[in-house]
Amino acid sequence: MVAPTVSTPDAVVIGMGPAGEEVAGRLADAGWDVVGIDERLVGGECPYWGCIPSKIMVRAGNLVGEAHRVPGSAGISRVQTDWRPVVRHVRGATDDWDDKVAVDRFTTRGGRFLRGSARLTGPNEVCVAADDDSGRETVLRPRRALVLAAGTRPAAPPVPGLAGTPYWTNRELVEAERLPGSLLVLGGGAIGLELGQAVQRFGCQVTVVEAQSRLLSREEPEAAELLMRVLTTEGLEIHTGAELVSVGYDGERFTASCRRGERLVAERLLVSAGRRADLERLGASTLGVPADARALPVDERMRVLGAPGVWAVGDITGKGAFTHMAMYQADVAVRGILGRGGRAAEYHAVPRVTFTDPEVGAVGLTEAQARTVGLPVRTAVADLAAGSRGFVHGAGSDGFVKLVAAGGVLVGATAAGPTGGEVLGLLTLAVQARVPLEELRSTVWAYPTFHRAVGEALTRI
Ligand SMILES: Cc1cc2nc3c(=O)[nH]c(=O)nc-3n(C[C@H](O)[C@H](O)[C@H](O)COP(=O)(O)OP(=O)(O)OC[C@H]3O[C@@H](n4cnc5c(N)ncnc54)[C@H](O)[C@@H]3O)c2cc1C
Ligand SMILES: NC(=O)c1ccc[n+]([C@@H]2O[C@H](COP(=O)([O-])OP(=O)(O)OC[C@H]3O[C@@H](n4cnc5c(N)ncnc54)[C@H](O)[C@@H]3O)[C@@H](O)[C@H]2O)c1
Repeated sequence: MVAPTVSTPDAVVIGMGPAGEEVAGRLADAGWDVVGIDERLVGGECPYWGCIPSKIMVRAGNLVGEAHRVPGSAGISRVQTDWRPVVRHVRGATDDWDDKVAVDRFTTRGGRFLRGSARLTGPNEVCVAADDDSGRETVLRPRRALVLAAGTRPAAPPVPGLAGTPYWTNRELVEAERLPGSLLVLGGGAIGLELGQAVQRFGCQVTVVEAQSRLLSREEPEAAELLMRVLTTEGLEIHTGAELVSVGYDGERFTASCRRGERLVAERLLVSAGRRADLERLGASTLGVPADARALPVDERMRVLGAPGVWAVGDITGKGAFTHMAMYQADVAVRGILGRGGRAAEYHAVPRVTFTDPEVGAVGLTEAQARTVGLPVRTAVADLAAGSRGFVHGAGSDGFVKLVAAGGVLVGATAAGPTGGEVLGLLTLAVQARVPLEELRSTVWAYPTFHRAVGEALTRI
């Protein structure tokens, strides 16, 4: 057995996704001796299997969707789809899943990179197993900061039979060179709907199975109704409130049975049923984190509760699994670690965008969430298609703006539509800065824009 190498850098960062890479790079910029560790690729889920490749697919699907809107508005169109340019774009964007550029970006800032699987072996000790068969181990005892940014991985629900099948997660779908003829999507959340709609537009027959009574169950019910209508019109088969009781694979086809009796068959199965932090594998119990915790408990400065000298950032904190939250938290942590002060983390205006067509952008509380916390809620909805811009736009203008107000300010809002994610920008600012409703009502909204629906909704709230 080879004796482990022992090192005592200033800081150790476990996980080099958007959150960890930002923290490690900025501490290195500050002249610290930083070791960044990742068992996969520097950059994490977002650039290689998440945001970027999925949005490349969504963009390609949107081009196809838009081309189908030409008849009736601008003549005739004939679209012959081809998935190969999409595959090429994804491979180019990910450098064929090679992170050399990202590793160099970090090391040229002065950081040290270690590829391997890290595990906490004490309150301030990390053991890293090399990613080869050498059995080599490195023990790191950071002198000033330990940062946990190990993200999440796809969760497979405990459906009988599922574990034994060659199902796909977002990773296999993103890496696939060819689309299957049919795809069963388990989970009608962000991943399932974005990717499901994109591949359906390329001729893959998609069936979505969602356990909750509606799609995007954490967002407003109006968003679920809108997507249900648009996606089924595009040909997706959607089963909500569906409980799977078994999944099988015969070497060619997946078969899924629902308790209600539906029997669904497809060439491939995508599991997009949420993600989980693997705290046990990380050894989080050495920090006193309960075995059944789903996320690392942190304070408003991203310090892990009860673990002095340890910070956590990104998806692993359970505060919103989005790249923009990972970057936001990384900034709070870096300022704290370097003693630079500034504002602590706050979560009253977390924005999120589901990049379906129409996009569903939302910020802050939904109406149901606001009522649950006892706020005296007022709401208003304005339809996009009924407005001047919707009339001009014609096909593809489905959407709405919903405002949730309490105490004279907006506490939440949803902007769904062709540019829902962009309209969300002004709503995010209004919720973040607690702009008085009176101020918002006296704002002049440019004509004819989709965002004028915000002004219209404000007249009714
Ligand atoms: C299909 C898909 C689409 C998405 N689209 C969007 C989007 O449009 N917008 C958006 O904001 N967000 C999107 N997300 C979410 C976004 O990817 C994540 O929120 C973001 O990557 C989280 O960053 P992170 O640094 O916390 O974790 P990750 O990106 O998961 O990085 C964690 C890193 O830690 C490493 N690691 C884990 N455990 C260990 C260990 N024990 N030892 C060593 N290394 C370890 C992993 O290999 C990984 O590289 C999407 C996600 C998916 C899956
Ligand atoms: N545009 C974006 O920002 C974006 C895009 C993709 C992913 N993400 C992030 O990644 C996370 C993971 O995405 P996701 O879509 O896997 O998770 P999700 O939590 O958004 O949706 C998962 C869905 O699967 C359903 N589900 C769970 N178990 C099920 C079962 N046994 N049968 C049927 N349905 C079941 C859930 O009810 C839920 O609706 C998201 O929460 C989000 O934070 C963000």
